[in-house]
Amino acid sequence: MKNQFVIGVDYGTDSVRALVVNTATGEEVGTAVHYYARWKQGLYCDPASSQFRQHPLDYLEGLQNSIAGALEGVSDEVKQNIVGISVDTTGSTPVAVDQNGTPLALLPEFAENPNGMFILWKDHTANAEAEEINHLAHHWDTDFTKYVGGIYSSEWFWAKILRTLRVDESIREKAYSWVEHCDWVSAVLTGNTDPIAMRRSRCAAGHKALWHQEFEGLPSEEFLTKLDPLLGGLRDRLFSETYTSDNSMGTISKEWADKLGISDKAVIGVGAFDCHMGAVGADIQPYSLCKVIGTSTCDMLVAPNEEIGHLLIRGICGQVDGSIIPGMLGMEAGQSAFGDLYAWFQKVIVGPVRDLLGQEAADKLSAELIPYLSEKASELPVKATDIVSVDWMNGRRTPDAKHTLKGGIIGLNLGSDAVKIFKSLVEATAFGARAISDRFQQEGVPIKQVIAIGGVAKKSPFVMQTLADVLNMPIKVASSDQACALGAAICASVAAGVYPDMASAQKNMASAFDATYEPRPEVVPIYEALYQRYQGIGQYIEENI
Ligand SMILES: Nc1ncnc2c1ncn2[C@@H]1O[C@H](COP(=O)(O)OP(=O)(O)O)[C@@H](O)[C@H]1O
Ligand SMILES: O=C(CO)[C@H](O)[C@H](O)COP(=O)(O)O
Repeated sequence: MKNQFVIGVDYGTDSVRALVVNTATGEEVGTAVHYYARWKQGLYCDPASSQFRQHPLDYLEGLQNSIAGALEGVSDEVKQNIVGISVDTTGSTPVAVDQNGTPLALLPEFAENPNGMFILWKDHTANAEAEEINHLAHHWDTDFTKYVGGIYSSEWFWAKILRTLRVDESIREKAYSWVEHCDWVSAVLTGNTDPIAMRRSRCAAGHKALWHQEFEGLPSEEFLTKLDPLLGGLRDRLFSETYTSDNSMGTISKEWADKLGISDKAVIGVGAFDCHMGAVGADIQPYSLCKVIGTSTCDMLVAPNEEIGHLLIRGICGQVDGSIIPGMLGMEAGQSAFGDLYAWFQKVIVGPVRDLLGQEAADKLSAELIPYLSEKASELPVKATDIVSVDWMNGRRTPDAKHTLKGGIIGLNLGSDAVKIFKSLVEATAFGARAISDRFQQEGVPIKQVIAIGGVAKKSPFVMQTLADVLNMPIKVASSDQACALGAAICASVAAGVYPDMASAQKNMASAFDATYEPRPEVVPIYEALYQRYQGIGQYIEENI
C-alpha cells in the first residue's frame, strides 16, 4: 500500500505552523512557520484596554505560506498522497461574517475596522458583558454555565458578540452570523463558508458558546433576548449541531488544491482549539493532565463519560463530551498568562534600553534576557521568605474565571534584583498551575500523570523543574516541537478514514516523550509554604484591589 500523508495546521497567538506527517509512522516530513504580518506590527490592538484583534488576511496569508512552506522540501509523491488536512486555532476567537461567511474585515468598508476582525482569545474588552451573562444565567431556570465551570468568561463567544454588537452599529447592521477561527479556516479550505452549512466544532461550541446536548444546542432564544434584544434571531443563524474532530468538514476545493499543489481529493477535517488537538498529539490518556504551556496555558484532561460525566466541575473552562477525544469527556482549564508574564518582565526591562541605547542593543538584550535570568534564578536557593508574586497580570482564567483581577509582586526590599523578581514570577506561574490541579482533584477528578507540551515546556528546564517541584508531581515533556500541529494531523488521518478512530491513530502517530522532571524532595515543603503565601496574597488582591 502507498504511504499516505496528512497536514496539521496549528494557528497560535503569534504565528501559524503547518506539519506534513506520514500517517503510518507519525514521521514529520515537512514543516514551516508563518508570523502574522499585521499582528507583528501591533495593528488593531490596544493592550491598555485589553483589545486584541487579528485581521483575516493574516490568517489567509498564513494558511497559504505555512502549508506551501511545509511542502517545499517534500517529494511530488508525498504531495500527491496528502489525504487530509485539519486545522486547530486559538479560541474563543470569533468573527462577524456576512451571509457568505466572509469575515467583515475582508469587505472593503470594514477593512480597517477592528470590530470586523477576529477577536482574539486574550481580548478582555467584554468583561462587563461576561458579568451580565453570569448574572442572568445564575438567575435563570437552566443555568447555562453549568458545563463551563459555572462562570462565563470575557474570553468567550457570547460576551464578545454582545460587546461588539453594542459598540458598533455598522457591524450590527452587516453581521449575519458569527464564526470561530477554527471553523472558518477549515471551511475556507473546502471552498464553502456558508455559516449555516458549515460544520461547527464541538470543542469550540461546547467550551465557549454554551452549546450542550441537554440544552438542545445553544442557550434558548428567550435567554439570549433577555440578555439583550440585540441578540434576537442570531441563534437561528448560528448552529444547533456540532461535530467532533474525527469528522470531515468536506473535501478541499479545487482552488486550494491547485494553490497548494496537492490532490483535490484531500479531506478537510472539522477544526478544534489548539490545546485540544495538542493533547491528542501528546497522546493524552484518561486522567493524564496535559499542560499546553506557552503564552498562556491550557490544562487538558480526558475521562470516560460514565466515570466523570455526572460531576459538574466548578471553576474550569468546561467539560464537553468529545471535545478532545470523541466518546470521552474533555475538560479544559488554564492560565491567561504564563510565558506572557516573562514576556511582560522582559518588556519592562528592555523598553528603556530601546529608548536610551537603541534598537540594536534592545534586540540583543531581548534575545538573551530570559535564558540569562533563568540560569541565574536556578542558582538561587528556595526560601520560604522569598518574594511572592501572583500571576494574574492578564486576569485569572481558572480556577474561577475573573479577568478583572490584577497581578502582584510582594516582599521586595532594596536587595530585590531582576533575577529574584524573575524567579518569583516563574514560581507564580507554577502556583497558578497548582491551583488548577488542586481544583480538579478537589472536584473529584484524579490526576494520574502530568504531561507537557508548548514552547515553554520545550525551552525552559528551569520553569519545568519549578513546576514539578510546586506540583510535587513528575512532568513528562513530549518530544515533538509541534504537538498541536501533530494532533491536528492525527485528527486529519481519522477524518480522512486512514484510521477508524483516534486511539488507533494516536498509537501510530502521537509524540513520544523526551524528558521527565522529577520533584526535588528538599524544596517541595518550602514551595508548599510559599504556595500558602501566594494564596493569602491572592485573596487580598481579590478582596481589595
Ligand atoms: N527560554 C524561555 N524560558 C521561558 N519562557 C520562554 C522562553 N522563551 C520564550 N518563552 C515564552 O514562551 C512564550 C511563547 O510560547 P509558544 O508556545 O512558543 O507560543 P504560543 O503560546 O503563542 O503558541 C512567550 O510567552 C515567551 O515569554
Ligand atoms: O484559550 C485557549 C484555548 O481554549 C488558548 O489559551 C488560546 O488558544 C491561546 O493559546 P496559546 O497560549 O498557545 O497562544
